[in-house]
Amino acid sequence: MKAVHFGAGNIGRGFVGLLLHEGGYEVVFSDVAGPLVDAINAVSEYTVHEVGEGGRDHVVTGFRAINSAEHPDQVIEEVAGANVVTTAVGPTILRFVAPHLVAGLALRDPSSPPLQIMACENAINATDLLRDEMVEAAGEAWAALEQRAVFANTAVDRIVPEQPAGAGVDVTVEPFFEWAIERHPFGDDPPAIPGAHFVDDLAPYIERKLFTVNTGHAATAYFGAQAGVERIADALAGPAIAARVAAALEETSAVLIAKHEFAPEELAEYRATILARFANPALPDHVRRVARQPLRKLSRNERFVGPAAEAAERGLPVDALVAAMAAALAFDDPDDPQAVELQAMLREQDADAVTAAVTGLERSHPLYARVRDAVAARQAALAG
Ligand SMILES: NC(=O)c1ccc[n+]([C@@H]2O[C@H](COP(=O)([O-])OP(=O)(O)OC[C@H]3O[C@@H](n4cnc5c(N)ncnc54)[C@H](O)[C@@H]3O)[C@@H](O)[C@H]2O)c1
Ligand SMILES: O=P(O)(O)OC[C@@H](O)[C@@H](O)[C@H](O)[C@H](O)CO
Repeated sequence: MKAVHFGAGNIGRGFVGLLLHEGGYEVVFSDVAGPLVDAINAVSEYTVHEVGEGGRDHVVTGFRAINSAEHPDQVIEEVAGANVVTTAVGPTILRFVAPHLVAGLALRDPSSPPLQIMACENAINATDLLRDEMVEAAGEAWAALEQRAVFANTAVDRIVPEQPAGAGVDVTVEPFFEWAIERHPFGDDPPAIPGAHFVDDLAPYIERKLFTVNTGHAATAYFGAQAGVERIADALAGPAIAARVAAALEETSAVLIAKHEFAPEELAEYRATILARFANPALPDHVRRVARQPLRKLSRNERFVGPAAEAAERGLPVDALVAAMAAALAFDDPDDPQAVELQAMLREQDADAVTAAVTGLERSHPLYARVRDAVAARQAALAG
C-alpha cells in the first residue's frame, strides 16, 4: 500500500506520515523545499519524539521524498499508483497541489480502487476545498476523472511546533493526538490509519477542534505577543492571559453546545485538556508560529469570526472573542507577510473597509460593529 503525502513539514512528518507508516503504508512525501527533500532522502528512518507526560519515541521507516517543484512528473506518477493521498501544506496552498492530483488521476488505471484523498489542514471542510480546486484545474476533463477518487474531510489535532535548525528530519511533538475522518466516502474500504476514528458527521468534530483548540491557541498567541512573551506555555503561565483565553473558550463552547448539543461538562473537560496541552513545559511551541497568517485566522469562517458570528446571531456573549480579535489586529511581525499586510491595511484604509475586507462580515451582521470598534481602536493606537 502506498500513500503520497503533500507537505513534509511539522504535522506531515510528526503526525500524518507517522500514522500512515503505522497503518502499513509506504509513504512518499512531496514537498517544494529542496533541502528538506534531500534531508529526508538522506536517512532511512526518523524519530517522532513525544515530549511531556506519557510521551515516548516512535521510529518511522519506509518513506522517501520527491521535490514536486523540480520533478512534478515523478509526483504525478506516484499519485497515479497510490492508495491514499493526504496533504498538510496549509489551506492556501491546496490550489498548487490540485493540478498534480488531477494529472495523477488522468494516469491512473481506471479499474483500480478509487484514490482516497484527505486534506489534513486546519480549516472547515479542507478536503472539499481541495476537490473544488481539482475540479477547476481539470475543467472539462473532470467528468471522466471524478470516479477515480473519493474525498473525505478530516479534523487533525496534534501540536507540532517548529523544529529547531539542525534537528534533521526528527520531529518533536506533544503526546496527544486526534484524527477524525468522514466515514461515508470510503464505503467498506476505509484507509488503514491506527488511532483515527471514522465519523458519520464531521461538523461537530471539526468545529469543536477549530473553535476550541485553534481559537484558544491563537488567543494565547496574540495576547502573548502583546505581552512580549515568546513561548505559548509562558504566555499561558500568566494568570491575566490564562483568564482571557479561558473566557474566549467559554464563549465558543456556548456556541458549540447550542449548535451541536455537546454536554457542557464534556466541553469543560475538553477545554481543560487543551489548556493543559498548551501549558506543556516540555513542548517548545512559539507565539510566532501559532499567530502566523493573521488574515487567514481573522477570516469569516475561521477560529475567531466563525464562532463569534454564530454567538452574536444567537444573542450569546462575544466580549472575550472580540478582545482576542483586537489582540490579533495588533499582531505586528515583520517576518509574517500577512501581519505586514494587515498592519498596512490598518494604516491606509478606513475602519469599515478593513473590517469588511478582513472579516467578510456584512455591515448588518450583529458582530460587525463590535469588530469595527476593535479595528478603529487599533487604528487610533497606530495613529497616536
Ligand atoms: N503544526 C501543527 O501543530 C498542526 C496541527 C494540525 C494541523 N496543522 C495544519 O497542517 C498544515 C501544515 O502545517 P505545518 O505546521 O506542518 O506547516 P509547515 O510549514 O511545517 O509544513 C508545510 C510544508 O508544506 C510544504 N509545501 C509548501 N507548498 C507546497 C506544495 N505546493 N507542495 C508540497 N508541499 C508544499 C512546505 O515546504 C512545508 O514543508 C496547516 O494547514 C496547518 O494548519 C498543523
Ligand atoms: O496551523 P495554523 O496556523 O492554522 O494554527 C496554528 C496552531 O494553532 C496549530 O498548528 C495547532 O498547533 C494545531 O492545530 C493543533 O492541532
